[in-house]
Amino acid sequence: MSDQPKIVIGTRGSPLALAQAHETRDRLQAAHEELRGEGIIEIEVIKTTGDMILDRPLSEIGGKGLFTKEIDNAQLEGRIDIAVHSMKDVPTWLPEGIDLPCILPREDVRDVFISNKAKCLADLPAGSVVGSASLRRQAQIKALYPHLEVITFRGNVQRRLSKLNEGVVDATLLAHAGLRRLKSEDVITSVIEEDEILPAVAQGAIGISCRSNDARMKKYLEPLHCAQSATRIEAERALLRILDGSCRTPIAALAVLDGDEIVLRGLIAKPDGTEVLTNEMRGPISDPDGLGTKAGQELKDRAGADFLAEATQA
Ligand SMILES: NCc1[nH]cc(CCC(=O)O)c1CC(=O)O
Repeated sequence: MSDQPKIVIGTRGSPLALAQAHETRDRLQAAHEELRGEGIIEIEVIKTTGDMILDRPLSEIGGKGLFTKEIDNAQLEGRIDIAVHSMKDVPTWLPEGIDLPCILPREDVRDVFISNKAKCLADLPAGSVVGSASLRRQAQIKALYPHLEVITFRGNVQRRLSKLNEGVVDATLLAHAGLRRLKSEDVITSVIEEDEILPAVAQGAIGISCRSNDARMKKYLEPLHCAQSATRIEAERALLRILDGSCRTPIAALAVLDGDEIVLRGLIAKPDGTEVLTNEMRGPISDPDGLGTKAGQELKDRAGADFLAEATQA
């Protein structure tokens, strides 16, 4: 028996969330010999509001934080020590008392196209139905392919694939990262390049949170942290923070590193895809927050209050 105190990892119960929690446990054990014993790291499943409501668009239920609030509370109350999050689903403002000291190396950021009817979005015949729950994907698809019909479509990967096979929709889009982590890449019809559909802020990134005062966990998480991934996500999240007045505005952003610079692309759209604004800015890797803030502000100024207000009502 070891006298090592346990570490409890909190996670949502979806297959993707569990895969990410297991990956985190494996990485902790690879980095720290003393965590390798049986039962030292436990995984605790927590049901969130977002997991319980499957029949409505997330934006209608109240948007951001739906997948994190119950987990944050478990963490603050000490029922779990760390929580593993898809950074895409984490609100830009963290609750008091919780830090996100660790970003794992980022997976592929792109969306993928899945269909039995065509090889890519461009090949779908007019009137085809594309199912997606994401306002970002919906707006970009409508903007590029106004002849397609886009419907709201939620549920975990397995559920979506069965709707596709039942013919409820002709095609759907998912994140490549999630499918890779689920080892379900065989369902992919084609990968969508980021210059066709710009990914969500922080797509493909996993973040690990702990209590702000938990020095022990911060020490354990240190070797798992990927500074490059964190810099990219910080720029994207700063852009989102500026534009996030409404969770109903389709927003996309992608930062890449180019030597000692960050190149940040941003996009906002009206939900019906009739207007899309994009920008691209560069800044030093030392200040991702400054770059994201500037880029977000530039989009916001260009859009004007009307654009963002209209987006809220659509
Ligand atoms: N919003 C749900 C969600 N949150 C994270 C992922 C996928 C993995 C990732 O982007 O890290 C998904 C599913 C999807 O969009 O296909």
